[in-house]
Amino acid sequence: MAPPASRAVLIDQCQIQPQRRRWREEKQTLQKDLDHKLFGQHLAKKVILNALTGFISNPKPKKPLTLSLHGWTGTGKNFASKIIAENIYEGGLHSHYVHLFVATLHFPHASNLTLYKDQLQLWIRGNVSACARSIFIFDEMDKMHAGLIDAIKPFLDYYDHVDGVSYQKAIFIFLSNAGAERITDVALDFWRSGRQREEIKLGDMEHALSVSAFNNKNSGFWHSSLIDRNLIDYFIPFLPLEYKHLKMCIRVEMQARGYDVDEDIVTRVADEMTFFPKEERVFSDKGCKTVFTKLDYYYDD
Ligand SMILES: Nc1ncnc2c1ncn2[C@@H]1O[C@H](COP(=O)(O)OP(=O)(O)OP(=O)(O)O)[C@@H](O)[C@H]1O
Repeated sequence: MAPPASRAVLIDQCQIQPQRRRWREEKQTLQKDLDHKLFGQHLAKKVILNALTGFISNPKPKKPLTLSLHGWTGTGKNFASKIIAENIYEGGLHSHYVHLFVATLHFPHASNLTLYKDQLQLWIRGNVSACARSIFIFDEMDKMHAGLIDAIKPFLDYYDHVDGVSYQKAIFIFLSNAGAERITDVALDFWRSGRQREEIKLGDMEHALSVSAFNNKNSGFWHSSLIDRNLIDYFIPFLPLEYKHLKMCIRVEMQARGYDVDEDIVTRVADEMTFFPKEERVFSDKGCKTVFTKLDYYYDD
């Protein structure tokens, strides 16, 4: 991992506390982005918007904002964190102040745990020293060694300072498939009882989610002190996507490539995707993933 960029560059553009008016505008942009770009995730949209706007407009937060996004593959967890990053910093995920870690890429060998812990703590400390409102995104948390997750804990707790650095304005976003089964069970229950997915409330999910992530032996969160110390502010469920959402993803991709939307191709690509459970075939096995490569087949120019 490269060392944090020089102090002078980071401080100049770092958004310690955006002006109130500026943030009101940014809140509207964030809401518009979430409403127009993120499909089928009414709970995630609401929680992300309220959590972020509340946190950023608070001049004295007691602790960093910690969001844990859970759900099936291809449902928009990475996509949502990209939207968040783009609404806080120019350049989004490429900004100096946004740091993305992928467990299997950055921390692949359990035998190097001590080295990873030292590096990660140094990296977080260095970047927050340079910019208090740094954003750290951890993808594949369910594959992250529990010891490494606990190494992050001091930064997430209710401390004014840790070794002279305050982490209270930082934002930590954890992405994980842990709890996806539980989320799907709830979504399927609603579907089977003829209720709209938009009727699902956070209360139907959150406790079960934290418990299932905490108790899932395969999850990096398993018995992690992040959960039992209540250091995670929001567990945000991403619901499995349906056929209609895939079509929305395909249309967006067609437009992104400069093509007119051809509903015949939209239907053909969506029909190539596989769905579960076997009987009802309600939810996409891969979410919106792979629809883009399938589209290549129809546009071979
Ligand atoms: N809910 C959604 N609304 C709009 N586009 C979506 C949605 N979910 C996925 N996509 C599209 O599919 C791409 C891949 O999704 P993304 O990487 O966010 O999935 P994920 O939930 O992070 O999956 P994984 O758990 O496998 O990492 C996104 O970049 C986006 O283009």
